[in-house]
Amino acid sequence: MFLVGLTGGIASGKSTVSNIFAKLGCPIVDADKIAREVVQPGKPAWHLIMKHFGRNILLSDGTIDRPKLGSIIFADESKRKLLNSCTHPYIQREMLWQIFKYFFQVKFYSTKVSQRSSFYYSGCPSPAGW
Ligand SMILES: CC(C)(COP(=O)(O)OP(=O)(O)OC[C@H]1O[C@@H](n2cnc3c(N)ncnc32)[C@H](O)[C@@H]1O)[C@@H](O)C(=O)NCCC(=O)NCCS
Ligand SMILES: Nc1ncnc2c1ncn2[C@@H]1O[C@H](COP(=O)(O)OP(=O)(O)OP(=O)(O)O)[C@@H](O)[C@H]1O
Repeated sequence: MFLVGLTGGIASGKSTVSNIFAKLGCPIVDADKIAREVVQPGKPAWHLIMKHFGRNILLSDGTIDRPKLGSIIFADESKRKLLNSCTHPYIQREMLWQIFKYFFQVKFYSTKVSQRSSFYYSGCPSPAGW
């Protein structure tokens, strides 16, 4: 199994390339998608962001005002690093978990395929009917 990292600046084509991989049947671990999930109201990263950036970056429903937070962190490297320290441990944990799950799914599938081949070449019928 290959693990391919896809990184790049804003609007560099990450989504375009990952859509091509997805169409080829590759599982995608999407850090931007996970980053949206870990900052939902009440989650640990949301509390940390509140602590460091204050409630004025919240919308009335408690979700993060993304354009507002983006205007703060993309204009100030130290603020971007501060936001990273709030979110990245949770993003990395979820990414590792998804990679782990895909790794075992692929391993399981490969094992089934090789069992089928060996049954075929030895002329034995497969007990599972593959
Ligand atoms: C700052 C936030 C609120 C801006 O949200 P918004 O919806 O306006 O933009 P979006 O998430 O689509 O990001 C726009 C582009 O900036 C990149 N980007 C986002 N955060 C960061 C960051 N901390 N450092 C470098 N690039 C970033 C994204 O990969 C994307 O290419 C949001 O990006 C965020 O919560 N960022 C922190 C989490 C993070 O680091 N995400 C990057 C993937 S791990
Ligand atoms: N090779 C390319 N040549 C020309 N345009 C491209 C190319 N790849 C992507 N684009 C276009 O550039 C724009 C940004 O691409 P895309 O959304 O894939 O970038 P991204 O890195 O995922 O963006 P974001 O930083 O917003 O997450 C899109 O309009 C896309 O169609």
